[in-house]
Amino acid sequence: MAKMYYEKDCELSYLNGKKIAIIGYGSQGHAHALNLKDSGCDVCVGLREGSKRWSEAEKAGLAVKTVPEAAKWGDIVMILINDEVQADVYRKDIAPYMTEGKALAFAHGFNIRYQQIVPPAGVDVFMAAPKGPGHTVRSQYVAGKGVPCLVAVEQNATGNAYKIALAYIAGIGGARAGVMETTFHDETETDLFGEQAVLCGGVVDLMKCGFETLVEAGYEPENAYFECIHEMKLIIDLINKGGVAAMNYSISDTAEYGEYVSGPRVLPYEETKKNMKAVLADIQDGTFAGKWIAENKNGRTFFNSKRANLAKHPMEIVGAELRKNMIWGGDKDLDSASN
Ligand SMILES: NC(=O)C1=CN([C@@H]2O[C@H](COP(=O)(O)OP(=O)(O)OC[C@H]3O[C@@H](n4cnc5c(N)ncnc54)[C@H](OP(=O)(O)O)[C@@H]3O)[C@@H](O)[C@H]2O)C=CC1
Ligand SMILES: CC(=O)[C@](C)(O)C(=O)O
Ligand SMILES: [Mg+2]
Ligand SMILES: [Mg+2]
Repeated sequence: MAKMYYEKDCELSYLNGKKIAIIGYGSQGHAHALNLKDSGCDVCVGLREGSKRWSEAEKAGLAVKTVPEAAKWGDIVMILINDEVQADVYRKDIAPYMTEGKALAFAHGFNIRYQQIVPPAGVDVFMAAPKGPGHTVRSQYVAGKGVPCLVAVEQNATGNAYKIALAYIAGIGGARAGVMETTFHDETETDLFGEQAVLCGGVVDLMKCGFETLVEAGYEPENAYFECIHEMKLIIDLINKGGVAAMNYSISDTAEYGEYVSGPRVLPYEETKKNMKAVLADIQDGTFAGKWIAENKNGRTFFNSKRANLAKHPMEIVGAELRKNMIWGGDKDLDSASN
């Protein structure tokens, strides 16, 4: 069984007197910075000069510095910028300030696991990895809940790295939901696998395929959107609350029967598992990481063309239109730091 921690196992006091620099103010950055501030911690945000998020962070009541200033100021330096730029920014703007006794922190292990960043021996290196999107890390915290987190320590130079990491996770609300102890190695591989095979890659292709099947058969795109995309979250919320049993309790027996007879038809189990194992193997042997690093060196042509094509897909266009008219305003509050 994995070792789990909850609020009672975390002592927020390990952050007393510690200055926490949050580098980046995107999905995770805004959530960590605001949650820690609301938990009473001494926080500042590090951004590049000219960043459009500078005034947004200040408006939310946070002190903002340039990345090197923040790295110099912080006792704990949490890197929440894109994985693919972390190594360059670290070398130039952060490494010079990682003096003995400080802590370097991550929300995902990519750069440590694939040796893009090699921290000096005298610093603690820990991970506080929420198992959920940053905007949800913030909204759950505000609602008095939290997103489960993984904790890992790569270097325990001070001897207190676990205590500090657990305090940090309590500060962002993760210990309200549960913290699982792991390693940078395992977090990186499971996180990449989950997002590629199931959460993002798998789910988006499943919804897109369902949407296209209905539209190609002549049904209205609005109907296909409600059925295959909007309702996905409503169904998943039930599983999130009470497992598949809660979903099956709430759906009709007709739906449950369909689940058993048609699920295996659309997702041929053994073949899909074989494909998933191949995806996992590419993550484990560094093939995926190498491709992603190369894609960034080569101007992201594949990535950008995929993103542009998706934006033109009818499921995105009809969805945006429908969400606009939903009474809670659909997309408009997604990027607000007050989420
Ligand atoms: N997205 C998520 O929910 C999750 C992410 N993670 C991990 O968290 C980390 C952050 O990801 P995420 O929150 O998605 O990132 P985002 O893309 O949402 O935010 C990136 C931030 O980094 C800044 N940034 C980008 N490039 C530079 C640069 N060259 N110099 C300085 N600042 C830069 C951006 O600044 P600017 O505002 O100037 O553009 C922005 O504030 C990653 O390690 C990711 O794997 C882990 C769990 C979930
Ligand atoms: C939101 C999250 O957990 C992901 C999918 O792993 C990520 O954004 O990298
Ligand atoms: Mg993840
Ligand atoms: Mg991830």
